Amino acid sequence: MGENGFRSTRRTKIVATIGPATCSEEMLETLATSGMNVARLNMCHGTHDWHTAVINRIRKLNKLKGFSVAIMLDTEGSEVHTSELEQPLKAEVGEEFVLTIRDPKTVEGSAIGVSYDAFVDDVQVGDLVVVDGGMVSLEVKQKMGPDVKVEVVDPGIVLSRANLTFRRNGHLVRARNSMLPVLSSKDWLDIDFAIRQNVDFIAVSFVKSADVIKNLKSYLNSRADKVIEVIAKVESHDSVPNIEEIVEASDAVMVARGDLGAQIPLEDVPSVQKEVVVRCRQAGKAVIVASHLLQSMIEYPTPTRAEVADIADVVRQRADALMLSGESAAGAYPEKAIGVLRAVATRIEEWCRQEKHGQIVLPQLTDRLDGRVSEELCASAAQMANNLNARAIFVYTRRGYMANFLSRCRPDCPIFAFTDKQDVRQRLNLRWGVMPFRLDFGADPEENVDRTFALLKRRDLVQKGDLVVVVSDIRPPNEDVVRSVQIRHVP
Ligand SMILES: Nc1ncnc2c1ncn2[C@@H]1O[C@H](COP(=O)(O)OP(=O)(O)O)[C@@H](O)[C@H]1O
Ligand SMILES: C=C(OP(=O)(O)O)C(=O)O
Ligand SMILES: [K+]
Ligand SMILES: [Mg+2]
Repeated sequence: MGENGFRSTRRTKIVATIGPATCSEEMLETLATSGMNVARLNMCHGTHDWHTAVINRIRKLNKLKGFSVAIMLDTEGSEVHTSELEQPLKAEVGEEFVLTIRDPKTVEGSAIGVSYDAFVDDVQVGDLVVVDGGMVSLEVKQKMGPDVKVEVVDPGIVLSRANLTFRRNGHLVRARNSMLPVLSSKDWLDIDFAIRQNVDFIAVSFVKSADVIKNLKSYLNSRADKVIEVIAKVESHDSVPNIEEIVEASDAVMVARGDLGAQIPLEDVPSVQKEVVVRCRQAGKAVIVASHLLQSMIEYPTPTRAEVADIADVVRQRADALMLSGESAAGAYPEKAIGVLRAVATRIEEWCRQEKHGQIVLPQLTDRLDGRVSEELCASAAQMANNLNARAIFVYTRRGYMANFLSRCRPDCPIFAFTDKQDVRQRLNLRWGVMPFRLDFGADPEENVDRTFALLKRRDLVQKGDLVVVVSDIRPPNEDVVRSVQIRHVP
C-alpha cells in the first residue's frame, strides 16, 4: 500500500494554514488529497465571512468526497501588530516610516498603523521594533505624540497585520504590552464565531499560563454543544516557565516557532520545542510543531536541506503533527510543500521503525481505576501489536479516548479508529498514527468487526490473512462497558 496522500498510512499528521493561496474549493480539495488532515484558519487575517466561506467549502469536501479534514480556528491574540496593508510593504535600509496609533491614512508620509495605543508610551528612542520575529527591524528615532518615527536597520517585507515586538539593549521590552489579556475582546467574538461554526479545535495565541486555557475550556463546556478541543500555542516569553501546567490543562499544544523565535532567543527555540514535545507525549496530549518548516518554499519549489533535516527531527521526536503557515496560506507552492512533509514523514517513520527508535517511557496517566484499565489495555495492545508485527490495530471508540491512548503509545502499525460520531472522527485526525473512520455501530461487536474488515479490505488498507489487534470498549445498551483485546486474522 503506497503513499497516496489521503489514503496513506503516514503516522505524522499535517496541519495547513488556509489563506489567499489555498482558499478556493479546488485548492482545498488538492490539499486534502495531498494529505492535509487539519485546516487552520488564522483570525489575524480575513473576515468572518471569508472564514465562513472556507469552512463551508471544507465541510462540502468532507461530505462529498469522504475526507475528514478538521477545522482549527487560531486566535489573533492581543499582541501588538501593524494595521492592514493594501499590499506587503518593502522596507529598504535607511528608509523612514511613521508608526502611528492613529489611522495611518490621516498621517502624512509613509505611515503604518499599530494596534496598541500604549505603543507610544512603551517604546523609547533607540529601541528596536522587530517585525514578524525579525523579518524587518526598525530603530525608534523620535516620538511625536501619537506617532513614532522609525528608520529601517534590517530590510525586508512588512506583511499585513505583522507582529511587532520591541527590544532594548538586546532584551525584549515587557512593558504594558505584556499586561494585555491573552484573549482580547476581538478574540472572544472569534471564539463565539468558532462555536457557531462548530469548529474542531481552537488554538489560543500567546498563552502565558494554564489560566486562560482553563477559562476557555469552562466557557466552551457551557456554550458549545459539541466538544471543541483547546490547543495552547507556546510562543510567548512568559509561557516557557509554565510549560508543564499548560500541557496539563490543554487538549493539545502547538510549538508556534514564528513568534516564539521573536519572544525568546532563537537559539533557545529547539530546546523549548523538545521540552513541549516530550511533555505532551508523556501526558498523552497531541503536539503540533509549527512555522518555518518549509519557509523557503513560499517562493521556491524545493526545500533547503536544512528544512528537510528540521522536519526529520520533528518526525523522529514523534510529534503528532507538522504545520504549514505562510507556505500554504500565501506561498507559491502549497501542494509541493505538503508533498515534502508527506515524503519526509513517511520515510523517517519507516527509518524509526527499522531502527527500533527509543520509545520514551510513558508515566501512568491517571489513578482513576477505569481510566487505568483503558490505559493498561491500550499499552498492552500496542506492545502486542509490535511484538507480533501486526498489520494494524483496530479500535472501536465512541468518544476517542481509546484511540488517544493507543496513539500515545506510538505503535509501529497504523491505528484504524472507528467511531459513530463525525466530530470525534475529525478530532482524531490530529492524532499521530490514527486513521479515523465513521460508521454506525451495530449492537453485535462481532458484526462491527466483520464490517470494518470488509471496509478496509475494499480500500486496500488490509488484506486477507493480515494479523490485526482489535481493541474495543463498547458499552452494549443497558450493560456494563466491555473492554477487550483480540488477535484476529483478516478473513
Ligand atoms: N485568512 C487570511 N487572509 C488573508 N491572508 C492570510 C490569511 N491567513 C494567512 N494569510 C497570509 O499568510 C501569511 C502567513 O500566514 P500565518 O503564518 O498564519 O500568519 P502570520 O504571518 O500572522 O503568523 C500572513 O502573514 C498573511 O499575509
Ligand atoms: C503559528 C504561529 O502563530 P501565528 O501564525 O498566528 O503568528 C507562530 O507564531 O508560529
Ligand atoms: K494567530
Ligand atoms: Mg504566532
